[in-house]
Amino acid sequence: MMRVGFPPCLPSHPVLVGTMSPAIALAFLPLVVTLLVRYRHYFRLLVRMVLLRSLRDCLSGLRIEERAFSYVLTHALPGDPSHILTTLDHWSSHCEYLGHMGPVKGQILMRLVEERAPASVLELGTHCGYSTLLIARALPPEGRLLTVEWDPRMAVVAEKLIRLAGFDERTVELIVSSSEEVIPRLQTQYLLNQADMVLLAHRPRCYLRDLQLLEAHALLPAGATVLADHVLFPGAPRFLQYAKNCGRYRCRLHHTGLPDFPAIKDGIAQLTYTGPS
Ligand SMILES: C[S@@+](CC[C@H](N)C(=O)[O-])C[C@H]1O[C@@H](n2cnc3c(N)ncnc32)[C@H](O)[C@@H]1O
Repeated sequence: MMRVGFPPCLPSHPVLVGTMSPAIALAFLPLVVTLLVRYRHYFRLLVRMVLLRSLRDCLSGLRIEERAFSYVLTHALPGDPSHILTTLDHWSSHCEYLGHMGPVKGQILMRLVEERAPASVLELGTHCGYSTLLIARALPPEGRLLTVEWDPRMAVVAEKLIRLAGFDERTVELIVSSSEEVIPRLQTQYLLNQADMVLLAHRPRCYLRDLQLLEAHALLPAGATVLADHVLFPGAPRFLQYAKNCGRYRCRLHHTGLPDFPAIKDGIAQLTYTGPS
């Protein structure tokens, strides 16, 4: 004889389950509310930087950097890097969050470039060219900037932005490659003997590897300045630990927040290379 019963995976007491779920949910409510309040800035960042961006990418068939460049083309003054930078800042604050360096960190970067007056600068991680314009604008006469971007589609936008701002290839050269491939070829292929200043802005988790590559290829003269963005958010703990403990750098941290999210703490590390120990 066949016995009919509940399959083991189905609840045998549906009424009990129906009354338990809201009770459990209610018990978790204070925790969920606390988390939402505490991490609200991170949720907003996630929504603006990931969810809304992906939706707009799908709808427009363009990337955010390409949409930003279209806006710059129609709203900024060609040949005026400052106006192009403020146009990008405005677009990022009022239209779509670009995730660029932004004006507060930008001020720190520009001040350091003006103070150090480096003859040669290497930037890793061009993105759409925002920090590239900041550096190029503050370079001394005859100064040279090499900027490296591994994403070819991003590099097309950056190249157009750099040229729109009025910088020629002698002043700003964009290299489309990954940092780890290009660093060993800088001296031979790009005739960059040494870099007086380096901006690490590509991937915090690659900072340590690339700093050690620069050291290994003798690309840093004594006194060179190495700047590293996003060392606190998302963070580069191994890089910071190495810079502080290896005995070859004097370190300083500039505390800032993210553009439009000042409550999310971040920082730019400033290292001064004291030479091989
Ligand atoms: C956070 S964005 C840089 C921000 C930018 N400098 C600005 O103007 O604010 C990082 C960029 O680095 C690029 N990138 C990441 N890893 C890289 C690597 N190993 N070599 C070269 N570019 C890299 C990414 O494609 C991205 O465009």
